[in-house]
Amino acid sequence: MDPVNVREFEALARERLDPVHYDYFAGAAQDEITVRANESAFVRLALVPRVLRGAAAPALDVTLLGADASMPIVLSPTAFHRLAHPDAERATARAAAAAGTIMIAAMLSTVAIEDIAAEAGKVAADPTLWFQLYVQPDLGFTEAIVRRAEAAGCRALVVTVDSPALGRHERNDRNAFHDLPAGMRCENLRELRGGEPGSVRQVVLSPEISWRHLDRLREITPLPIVLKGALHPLDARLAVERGIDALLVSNHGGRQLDTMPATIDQLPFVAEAVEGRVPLLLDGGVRRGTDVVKALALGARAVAVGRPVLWGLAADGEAGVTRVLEMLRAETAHTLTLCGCDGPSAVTRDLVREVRCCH
Ligand SMILES: Cc1cc2nc3c(=O)[nH]c(=O)nc-3n(C[C@H](O)[C@H](O)[C@H](O)COP(=O)(O)O)c2cc1C
Ligand SMILES: O=C(O)C(=O)c1ccccc1
Repeated sequence: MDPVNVREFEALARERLDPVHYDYFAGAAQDEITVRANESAFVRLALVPRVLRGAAAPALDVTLLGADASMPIVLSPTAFHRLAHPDAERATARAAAAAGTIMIAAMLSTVAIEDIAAEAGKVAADPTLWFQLYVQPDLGFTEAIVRRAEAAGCRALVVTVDSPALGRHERNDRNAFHDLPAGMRCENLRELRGGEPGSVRQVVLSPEISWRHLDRLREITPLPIVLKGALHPLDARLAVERGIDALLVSNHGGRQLDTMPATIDQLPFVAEAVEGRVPLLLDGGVRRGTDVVKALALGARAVAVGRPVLWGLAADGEAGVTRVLEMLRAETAHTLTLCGCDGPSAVTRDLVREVRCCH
């Protein structure tokens, strides 16, 4: 049976995936408290709609760092799409470009960034790709990969800062899953020195990465910089002071520090700290159009989705990703209509209220 919502896509993906790879995608750090919190926090927020506003049918498009997106939903960077489907990031890139939205391509992709960009270019005249970076202590490599992303046409750098060490995933430990299967590589890592070219083991997640590295990035590239994974309001403020262009409020889908707050619970604190000076995006647990509208109400310009895209990809390649994106688009439009809003910018803080109940 065809899935009718994102959760049913997860069930289908689970049937189709090697259980070890399903665990890699679904899993999170330690007790997996944060990954569960991301979804359950949305349940504790109620939407309080306005009525009789005579609103026009909603238009969903938004502008993000100068790029137009057809809806306030973009694709979070996720590693290793080839584990989900042989078409891998090529399929994801086509689906995102055809949907008119932004794909944040992961540095740890199993298709090279140049090939991802070429694929997106086949289905849209002007697709928007952003490139996610783990700053490497090998600054020569970091600069080289930034140049590759620029040359491939990426329009922003999304620098992930929640990973001074790799999160401990007990599912992966139990399954002894610590590397890509033979024949799959991280195609962007070919130039990284040390170890086998393209092996994920070459990637260094280092606690020594600091604001100085961000300053250096600022010097070497004209691309806008999005900070992904700063949750503390003091860091959000520092980011604005340092000239960061946008924040992606994220706890890495619960895969790094377990017991971080749900992103939707933390968003108001980050929004208060940045005072509207930079746009905010949010990811973590977005599974419904109602979740999208709640995030907009609490201060996000747009949301990003990680696992839902992987479920679509695993279930049915490009067509599956397309279905997932279109479901979320339709649900968001429907939710806006039911809230009396004619678009994302009409969503105000007062439409959301915290409730005690648990459904
Ligand atoms: C399988 C998987 C791989 C991921 N790989 C990366 C990555 O390489 N870089 C990164 O910044 N975030 C990565 N993330 C985190 C996502 O960008 C995103 O923050 C998270 O998945 C959002 O939560 P959601 O899955 O509930 O939508 C990954 C997440 C998953 C599930
Ligand atoms: O799985 C992840 O979430 C991720 O970001 C990652 C980080 C290092 C190696 C492989 C994946």
